Amino acid sequence: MTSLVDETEGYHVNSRVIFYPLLGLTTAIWILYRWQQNSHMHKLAELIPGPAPIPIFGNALTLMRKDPHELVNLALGYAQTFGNVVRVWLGSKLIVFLADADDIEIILNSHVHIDKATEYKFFKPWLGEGLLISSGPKWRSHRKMIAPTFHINILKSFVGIFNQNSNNVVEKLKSEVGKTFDVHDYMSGTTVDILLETAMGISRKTQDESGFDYAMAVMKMCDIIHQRHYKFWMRSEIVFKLTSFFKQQTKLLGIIHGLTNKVIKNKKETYLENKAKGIIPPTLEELTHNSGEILANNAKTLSDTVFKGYRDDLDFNDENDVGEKKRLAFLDLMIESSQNGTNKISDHEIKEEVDTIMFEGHDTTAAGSSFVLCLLGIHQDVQARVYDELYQIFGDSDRPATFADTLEMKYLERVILESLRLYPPVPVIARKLNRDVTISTKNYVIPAGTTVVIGTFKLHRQPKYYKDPEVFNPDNFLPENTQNRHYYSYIPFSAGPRSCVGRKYALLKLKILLSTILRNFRTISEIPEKEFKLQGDIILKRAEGFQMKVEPRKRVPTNVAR
Ligand code: HEM
Repeated sequence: MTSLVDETEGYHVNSRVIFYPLLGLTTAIWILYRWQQNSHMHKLAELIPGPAPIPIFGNALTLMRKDPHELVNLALGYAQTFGNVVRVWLGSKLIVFLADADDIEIILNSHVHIDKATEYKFFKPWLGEGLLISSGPKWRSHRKMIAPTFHINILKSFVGIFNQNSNNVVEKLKSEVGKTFDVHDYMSGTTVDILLETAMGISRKTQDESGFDYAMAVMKMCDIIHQRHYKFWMRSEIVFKLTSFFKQQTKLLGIIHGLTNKVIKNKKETYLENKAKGIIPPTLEELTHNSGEILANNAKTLSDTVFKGYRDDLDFNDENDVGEKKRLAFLDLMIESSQNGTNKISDHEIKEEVDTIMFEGHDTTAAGSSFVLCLLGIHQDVQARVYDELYQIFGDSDRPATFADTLEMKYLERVILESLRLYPPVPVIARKLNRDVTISTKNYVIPAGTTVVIGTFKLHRQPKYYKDPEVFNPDNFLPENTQNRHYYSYIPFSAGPRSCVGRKYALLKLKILLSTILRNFRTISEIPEKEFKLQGDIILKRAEGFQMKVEPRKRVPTNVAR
């Protein structure tokens, strides 16, 4: 009997130990939930359509279980069900997806909503406060300084580098003839080589092992950051630091920053030595503002017209073209302008900007060029037209492309623009709102504190803007088809004040790289577009890799060859 009473008392004590903390926790969760429900953000968010959230977690549990490919399908499914404005809760974090050009214009065209979303913080250990993630006065002053380094005159001086590296990749591709291979590996490698040379002035001839290690480290760092975006548990700094990825990241950043610091130090020393000898390189001003032969109006490219609607700071003074001048890498230009007092920028900040250009210029163009080559491998009729245009320009010669040639590659340009429409390398752009914003769709008010995600991929496939939007059709970019289209319905390079500073660089490089490959090979792709497994990363890729084949091209027009 006694033992029975004792046991019951023990039971009561135990249940109290569990009951009260549980009651406390439940009450705290309930209060938090009620507080959330009554908050300004919640009240406004409730008016926006989206999947039903569950208390505390919101929709996080649904998203957590998805791999990058499933995330693409989930996001597209939400758009199908809820429309062009979709609200999702990740715990207490509100995310609003936009896919209508009028709404997107309100965000991107603004000089107020320019702050990047917190998701960009994973780049911080690598890129610091570089252009991609900085905000406020720092971003403004650096943007003002860096945009002119992408002036058309500077880009023209890179044509030789683009040609040389394109020929290198053609040589390498010869070993793949007849095999199925992932072309992205090649596009990635050549893109890093080109960037090393144009951003830092390190050529294959001058680069030692450190150049190769750097290239590998850049590629691996991109991979780690991608993983942190879709593996939710790796988003927490504490958890991330416990993983082997963190150790790997520390090592990779040692390599990347080690090289950037070394190059900046050497370049600065050389600059000062030369200055002491009276050798002063041309200033950015001289390179970009001397008037000489005027670039004729008909020498404007198609993309100059396509992107004119959201005029940014990349369109200045292109008429004052002085032809190919002494070549200076972006880094030289930054050192020069910091030393001659034109711009106040420290060595550390220069390093951040060079690292940023290396990152932004790498995966985007590698993915973009890989999509073009695969699409042409599927659409042989389009590839034949591209080749015939190239044959008209080059005949059967092996000569390198000039800047003037690139202006003649009008059909290739349409193909590139169309590929970027269907498969935009940056499939989403995210901003953090610092104040409430009323958008055009149903006058919804998106509350301050929301992360706005602009779905470029979805926007580019809206029947409202494109006839047969899912069909690959370069004629979507014929002048008569672009002139009445909403400017913000095509934003592969984003738009407005925070648009891609490397847009002209990317298009020029893509034209030279792709034309060189296509003059030498016919690409063949056996996987149709509807079987592409798209991967929802920061950069859009194919989960199965960019599988294709190449065969040597007969240097005759295709209408003769067939
Ligand atoms: C096909 C190639 C490219 C595409 C599709 C692309 C796309 C974009 C997009 C969408 C943004 C805005 C990102 C955001 O707001 O989150 C951006 C920003 C940027 N891009 Fe690109 N990019 C490409 C190539 C390049 C290249 C080659 C460079 C440099 C060599 C570059 C440098 C930058 C920089 C520095 C920014 C940040 C600009 C700022 O915030 O002021 N990009 N790019």
